[in-house]
Amino acid sequence: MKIFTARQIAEIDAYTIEHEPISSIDLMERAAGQIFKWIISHFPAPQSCKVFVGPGNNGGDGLALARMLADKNYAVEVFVLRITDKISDEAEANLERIRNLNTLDLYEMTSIESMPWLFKDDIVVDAIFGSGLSRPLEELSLDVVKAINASDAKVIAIDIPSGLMGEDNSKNNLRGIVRADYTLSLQFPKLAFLFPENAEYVGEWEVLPIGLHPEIIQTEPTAYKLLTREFVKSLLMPRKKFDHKGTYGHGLLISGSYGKMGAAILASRASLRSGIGLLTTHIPRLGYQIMQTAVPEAMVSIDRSDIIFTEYPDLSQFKAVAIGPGIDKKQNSFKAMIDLLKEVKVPMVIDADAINIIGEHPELKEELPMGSIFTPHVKEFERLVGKSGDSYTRNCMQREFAKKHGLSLMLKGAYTAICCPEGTCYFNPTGNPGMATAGSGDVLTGIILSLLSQGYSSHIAAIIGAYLHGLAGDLASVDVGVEALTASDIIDYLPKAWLHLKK
Ligand SMILES: NC(=O)C1=CN([C@@H]2O[C@H](COP(=O)(O)OP(=O)(O)OC[C@H]3O[C@@H](n4cnc5c(N)ncnc54)[C@H](OP(=O)(O)O)[C@@H]3O)[C@@H](O)[C@H]2O)[C@@H](O)CC1
Ligand SMILES: Nc1ncnc2c1ncn2[C@@H]1O[C@H](COP(=O)(O)OP(=O)(O)O)[C@@H](O)[C@H]1O
Ligand SMILES: [K+]
Repeated sequence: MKIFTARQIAEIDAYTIEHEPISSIDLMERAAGQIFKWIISHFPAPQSCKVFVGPGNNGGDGLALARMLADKNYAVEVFVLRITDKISDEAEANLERIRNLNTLDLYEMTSIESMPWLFKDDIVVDAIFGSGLSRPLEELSLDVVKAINASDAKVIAIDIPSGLMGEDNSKNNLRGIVRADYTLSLQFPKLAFLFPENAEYVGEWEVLPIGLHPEIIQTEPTAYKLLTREFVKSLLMPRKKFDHKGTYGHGLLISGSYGKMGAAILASRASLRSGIGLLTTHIPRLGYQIMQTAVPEAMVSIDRSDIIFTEYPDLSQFKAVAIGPGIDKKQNSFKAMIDLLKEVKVPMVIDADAINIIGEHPELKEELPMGSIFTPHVKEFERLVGKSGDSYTRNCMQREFAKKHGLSLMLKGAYTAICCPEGTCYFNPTGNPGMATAGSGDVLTGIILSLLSQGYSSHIAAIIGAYLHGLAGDLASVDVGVEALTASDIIDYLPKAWLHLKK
C-alpha cells in the first residue's frame, strides 16, 4: 500500500473530484459516512459525542459526521473553533446543513472559556485539523487540544490527530497534538503513524477507504510503502516439480561464539525452515557438538579458534553469506571480517556485532559486495549511520545511506523499515511486542540468508523476510501469548506463516 505525503493526498483528492467525477462535498459525505459506520459499529448509540471542528475540510468531515450521528440518536454537541475567518466551502455547506437541526447542539468557540467539560463516557471527535495542517498549533486550537488531552474521554481523530504533521514532526510543538485513542485515516496511512514516538498521539489506527481514483493512486510515485500480504505473496517464486536442493542454493552462516552458540542454532534453524537448499554454519570449535546435535540438517564448518570467529571456509560454493548473530567484536574477528569482505562476491546479510564492527571501521563499507543487507536495531543503526533525535530524520538518513552505498538497510522495530538502493522505503506491519525477546533478530537473519540463497534479489529477500518473520511471530502469539513468546517459537511457527502467506 502506498503512503503519500499530505501534499500528494490533496492532489489525489483533486484528481478524484475531477475525473471520477464527484463533487468535493459528495467526497466529504463519503468520508464522513465511512467514519460514521466505524463509530456505530464500535460505539453503538446512544452515546454522548462532542465533535470539535476546525476551519478546513477536516472540520467539514466532522460536521457531516455530526449530522449522521445525530440522525442515529447519538447525543451530539458540535463545537466550531473560530480560529480564523476563513472556512472551507465544504465545511461551510455542512455547517449550513446542521444549523437549524434540533437533533444536535451547535456552539461556536472563540475562546477556551467555552470549552465544555469532557466526561469519561464521552466520545470526542477530533476534526480540528487534518492533512492541511501547515504549522504547530497555537492559541485557541492549542488550548482545546490540551483540554482534550487532559480528559478521560475516548478520542477519535478523523484522518490524523490534530496537530500531528503527516511526515516530519521534528520541529513540532508536541504539547499541541491530540492524543487519540483511535485514528481513522482516510484511504491511506500517514508516514507519521509508523514512527514509535507518535504512537501516543495516533493510538490504534485504521485506514478507511473512500474510493479515491485508482488510476492516480497507481501512477503517483512515492518513496514510502506499507507491505501487504498480497504484495509479499506476489514476490514469491513458485517451486517446480523437478527442482532439487541445488536449485535452492547453498548459504553460509557465520555465527556464534563462546556463550552465544544459541544465536547460531536459532539462525540456522530459521534458515532451514525458510526454504534454503543447503546450509553451512561456520562456528568456533567449541560449538561443534552443540550444532550437530541441535541442527542435524546443517553442515558445520569449524573455526581454528575455540571461542570466536577468526577465519572462514572456501567461499566458491555459496550463493549468499550471513554474518553476525552471536559473533563477538574481538580484534581477530575484525581481521577475519576484513578478509571476508574483500573476498565475498555474493550478497551478504550483515547483522549484530558484524554491524558494530563496520560501525567502528566505516572504511569497510566500501568493501561490501553488491546487494548486501544490513539488519540493525536502533542502537546498531546509530553506530553504523549516526544518531538522530527523531524517527523521521532517522528515516531520511536511512534512505540516504542505502542509496549512497547501494545496499538494503533494514531498521528493525515495530514497523521495520527496509530502505532500498533506488530510494524506496517499505514498512512491515507484521510482528508484535512479544518479539522483543532475545534471539528474534537472529531468526530474521537466518530467514533472509535462506531467501538470498534461493535466488531472491536483496531487497525482495529483505521484504519477504521481514514480513514472514513478523507473521510467524503473530501466529505464535495467538497460541502462546506475547509474554511467553520466544525466538524458538517464531521458528516453530514459520511453517504456518509460509502457508498463511501463500493462501
Ligand atoms: N479534499 C477533499 O476533497 C477531501 C478532504 N477530506 C478531509 O479534508 C482534510 C484536509 O482538508 P484541508 O486541506 O482543508 O485541511 P484541514 O487540515 O482541514 O485545515 C486546513 C485549514 O486550517 C488552517 N490551518 C492549518 N494549520 C493551522 C494552524 N496550526 N493554526 C491555524 N490554522 C491552521 C489552514 O490555513 P492556512 O494554512 O491556509 O493558513 C486551512 O484553513 C483531510 O484531512 C480530510 O479530513 C475528506 O473529506 C475527503 C475529501
Ligand atoms: N514491538 C515489536 N513489534 C514488532 N516486531 C518487533 C517488536 N519488537 C521487536 N520486534 C522484532 O523482533 C526483532 C528483534 O531483533 P533484535 O533487536 O536484533 O533482537 P536480538 O538481538 O535479540 O536478536 C526484529 O525483527 C524486530 O522487528
Ligand atoms: K483531525
